[in-house]
Amino acid sequence: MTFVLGLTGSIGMGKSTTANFFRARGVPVHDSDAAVHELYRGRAAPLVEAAFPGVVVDGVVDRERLAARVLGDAEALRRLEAIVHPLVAEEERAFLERARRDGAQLVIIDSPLLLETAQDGRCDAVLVVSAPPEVQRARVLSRPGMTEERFERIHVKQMPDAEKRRRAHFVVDSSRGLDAAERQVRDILRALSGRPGHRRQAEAPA
Ligand SMILES: CC(C)(COP(=O)(O)OP(=O)(O)OC[C@H]1O[C@@H](n2cnc3c(N)ncnc32)[C@H](O)[C@@H]1O)[C@@H](O)C(=O)NCCC(=O)NCCS
Ligand SMILES: Nc1ncnc2c1ncn2[C@@H]1O[C@H](COP(=O)(O)OP(=O)(O)OP(=O)(O)O)[C@@H](O)[C@H]1O
Repeated sequence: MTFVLGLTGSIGMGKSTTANFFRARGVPVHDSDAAVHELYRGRAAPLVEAAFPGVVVDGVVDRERLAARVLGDAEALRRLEAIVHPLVAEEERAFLERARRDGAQLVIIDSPLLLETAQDGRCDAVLVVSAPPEVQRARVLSRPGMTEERFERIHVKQMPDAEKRRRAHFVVDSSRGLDAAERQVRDILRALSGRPGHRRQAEAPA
């Protein structure tokens, strides 16, 4: 049986970094943000262009142009999500089928909207990556092209971090450095070892 661990966290909390610690230990990871980026270079491009004319350049969705059209416009973002989320869900299903066929003991679904879109119903346990708000803000604002306004527009679309942590079986605090986060990942793997396939049996580490 394959144990499916959902990994989530709000913007800039350290999902990708934490997912990489699992990857480095041989755990297969499905990364929803990366899947979206790949889809924008391929089969999603004509669909997104039809809904938001002018956002595709040389056959590829220009994420800056698209962000300008959907962030801050709730109806537009909903339309975009209605195009993109079913395609991501398809890729995720194919990933899980492959993992089960290959006999993987543990896999990670890394998705920023795991709880917002009730994907956690398809997971055996949920890991939330978290950091204090000032750390999150500083990390996100240090990204090229990011502004306070853009950060706020994304932030308000996400479930509050405290609520995410409340729903988690495991929490990784990414504000204590890379070594500390790697140790937390090791502890989670230890807690899960011997339990693959047992739904909802993971416990938060002490
Ligand atoms: C708005 C877009 C164009 C901005 O692109 P950009 O390259 O700047 O960001 P990227 O895709 O890498 O996402 C970064 C982070 O933004 C946040 N975010 C992205 N989409 C959403 C959303 N629909 N709702 C809330 N937060 C979101 C997440 O924390 C994510 O980790 C892009 O995020 C997008 O197309 N979003 C809609 C698709 C979606 O819902 N993706 C989320 C995972 S399926
Ligand atoms: N444990 C950690 N210790 C120190 N810095 C970290 C840690 N985890 C993440 N970071 C830093 O925080 C920033 C955001 O991390 P990361 O890209 O992993 O977040 P994310 O949640 O995947 O972001 P997004 O929501 O945009 O997809 C990066 O600069 C990364 O180096």
